[in-house]
Amino acid sequence: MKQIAAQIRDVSDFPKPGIVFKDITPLLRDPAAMHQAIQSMIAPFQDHPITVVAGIEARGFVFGALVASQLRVGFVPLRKPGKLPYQTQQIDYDLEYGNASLQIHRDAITEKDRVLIVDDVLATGGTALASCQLVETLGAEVAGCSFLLEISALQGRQKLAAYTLHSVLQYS
Ligand SMILES: O=P(O)(O)OC[C@H]1O[C@H](OP(=O)(O)OP(=O)(O)O)[C@H](O)[C@@H]1O
Ligand SMILES: Nc1ncnc2[nH]cnc12
Repeated sequence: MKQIAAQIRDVSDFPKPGIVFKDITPLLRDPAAMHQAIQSMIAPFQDHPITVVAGIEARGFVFGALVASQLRVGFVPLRKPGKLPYQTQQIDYDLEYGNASLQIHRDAITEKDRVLIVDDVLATGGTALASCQLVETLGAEVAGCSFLLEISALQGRQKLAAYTLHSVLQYS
């Protein structure tokens, strides 16, 4: 864990004053630490019957695609509006520093799927909750959510009490 944590840096006042941004780009540059990070993200879900991973734009794409590859399942992108070309389903939600929307292709997931939601950061939990609800509107079951890191003080975990959550690193 120390090797992973050493590659995440705090950047103050980004993207707005008062926010301490957890910058994961040094971790992406370190293959050994990334390997550890992905193994740690999938560890509790190894024996779950997951059929697909859904990753949240943009940083969740990097972690989600690697998690999907390790679990030998497919990957579905949850994207910001206007990026997906086919028929989409949309959900609107609040962020730590603003508000946002996510879209999914309507045919990307079916009611037979058990979905693992993957992202880099769990902060207020708004993004992850919206992602779970978006997947559920297509009839699928959320098997769990896996994050690289959790900012515990923002209490995202409470918002997601109905779901199985895992984070590799916890920050106050
Ligand atoms: O728990 P929450 O308060 O909802 O915040 C967590 C979300 O915020 C960040 O994404 P951001 O919207 O900054 O997008 P990015 O990955 O494109 O930088 C992060 O990657 C999560 O998706
Ligand atoms: N403080 C933070 N650092 C990085 N990503 C975030 N997403 C929401 N809050 C964040």
